[in-house]
Amino acid sequence: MTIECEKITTPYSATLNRPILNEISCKIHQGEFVALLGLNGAGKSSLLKAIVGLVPLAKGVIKVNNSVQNQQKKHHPDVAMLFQGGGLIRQLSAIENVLCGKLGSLSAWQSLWGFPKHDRRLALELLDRLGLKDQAYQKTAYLSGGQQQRVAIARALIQNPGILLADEPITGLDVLAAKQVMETLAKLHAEQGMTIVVVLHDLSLAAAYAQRAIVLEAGQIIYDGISQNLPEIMQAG
Ligand SMILES: Nc1ncnc2c1ncn2[C@@H]1O[C@H](COP(=O)(O)OP(=O)(O)OP(=O)(O)O)[C@@H](O)[C@H]1O
Repeated sequence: MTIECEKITTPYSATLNRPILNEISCKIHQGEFVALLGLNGAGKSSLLKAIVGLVPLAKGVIKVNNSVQNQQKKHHPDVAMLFQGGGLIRQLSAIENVLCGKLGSLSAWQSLWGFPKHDRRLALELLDRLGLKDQAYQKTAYLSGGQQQRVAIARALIQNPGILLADEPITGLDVLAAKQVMETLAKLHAEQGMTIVVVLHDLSLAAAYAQRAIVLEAGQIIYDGISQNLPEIMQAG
């Protein structure tokens, strides 16, 4: 489960006077836990979206498990993305939201009959693993921010991905909920060897959970290396 970005460059943006992503090259290896950092507008979300084929490239190549990503292709089944804000359907229960992660794999006929029993069982198991068994049938609108984020993680996990891309999964959460979400990601990494790339704004959290940090500035990588001592490295600048 590797991700390779070779000199990827998005089309020129007249508003920014430059491409949003500008000659980004990096290789993320199987089982790595990588924190993606940078100021607002640096290009972090755009990079994750490019990896799942949601942002067109003017130049460069992205390969997931050696297969070239492009916008025409259906997104790679090994990669799941957690979008900023979670993107849950608030009127639906936690389990229904998790099952939504399976919609892409059902045929039109299957979707008319509802989700198969084994998918419902799997969704419940995932919620249980993430500490949300008691909330499975509650509307997500009534869950706390941290619980909602964990439902979003369960929805990504039901696709059984090898790579999880998480865009700011703890933004807006209190310290305790943020820690729970980060611990959940750390557990997936440690127990399942999942490759995780997570956008964070907190250098010390990045240092605590990720082994590697990639820092973007104005669409370019300005640091790619160990995440320990990141606050000091960034200060030394
Ligand atoms: N579809 C788009 N069209 C035009 N400009 C865009 C588009 N998407 C993003 N941008 C611009 O590209 C730049 C990078 O955006 P991006 O969301 O990738 O940054 P980010 O590092 O994730 O920021 P944040 O930390 O605020 O989420 C920003 O200046 C943004 O305004």
